[in-house]
Amino acid sequence: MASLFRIGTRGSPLALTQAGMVRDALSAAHGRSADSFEIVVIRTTGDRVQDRALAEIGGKALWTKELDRALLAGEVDCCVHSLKDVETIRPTPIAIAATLPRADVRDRLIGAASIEALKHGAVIGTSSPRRAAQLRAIRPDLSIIVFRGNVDTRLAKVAAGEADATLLAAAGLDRLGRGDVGHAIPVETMLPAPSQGAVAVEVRAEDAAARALVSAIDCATTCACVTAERALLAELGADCHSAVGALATIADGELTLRAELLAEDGSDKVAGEARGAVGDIEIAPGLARELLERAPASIRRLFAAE
Ligand SMILES: NCc1[nH]cc(CCC(=O)O)c1CC(=O)O
Repeated sequence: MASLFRIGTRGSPLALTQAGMVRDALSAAHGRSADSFEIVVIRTTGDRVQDRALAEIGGKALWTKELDRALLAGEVDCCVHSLKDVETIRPTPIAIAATLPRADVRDRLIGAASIEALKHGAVIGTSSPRRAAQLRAIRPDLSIIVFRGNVDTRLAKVAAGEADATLLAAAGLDRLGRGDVGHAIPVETMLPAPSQGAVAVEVRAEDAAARALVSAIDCATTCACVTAERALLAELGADCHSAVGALATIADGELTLRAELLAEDGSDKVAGEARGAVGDIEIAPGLARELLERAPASIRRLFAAE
């Protein structure tokens, strides 16, 4: 395949960085020059609407819809996404062909050295139901305000005093060269969003050539972990309103999946974990059902599966 390979992406600085990572990985894997790949920026509804919480205005499809359309129309050969922003159930003609090696999965707190160090009643800017609920489970005195916009916008809002602190994914900060910003929160304190830190490349399912080209850069370990985390979400019937943390890790050939569901205000929480062989597809839905069974009504009512 000697022709130009077009890589679709959103236009935010983080999205462009991630698309560049995919281009560099493809060019290295196939010994092709970087200019045999073209990065094509596609504007999404999510990029235009910056002032309301994602959950309020239509959910994750705001980011994917226009990229899906461009992919299916043949305007691009693949699309690069932060996997945590991609809906659990994808249109059948679209397939994930690769996930890059996962970055730091943790959240970082910007504005204080730790959650305990936040002053009483501190105002935290976030639009993530998970981060809001996890914070309030630990510190019910905190108030949460809606924060959107790209990483730099959010950092600028904290610097300007619009909030005392915010939380951002370490992966995004690191990729933007802001590894020095904020303090990492241990996953034992804040379980990350399912797929946090993972970049995925989607292709048209029927495009065998694109699939073969892109699959060369797939990280099998990352793929196994995010597949389990996304299978948990699918079984839960979770959407972007649900406060769900999930993290799969692999050690000695065994996969451990940890997950937690929280009430919106953090007043209730149910957590658990499951272990099994890598590729055992029953672990994740099994854990999802167990958590829903154990969950109080305040949590269970937030999930479509019930
Ligand atoms: N929802 C926005 C989003 N999507 C992916 C990342 C960071 C990169 C990643 O998690 O892979 C971010 C920013 C953030 O949550 O701080």
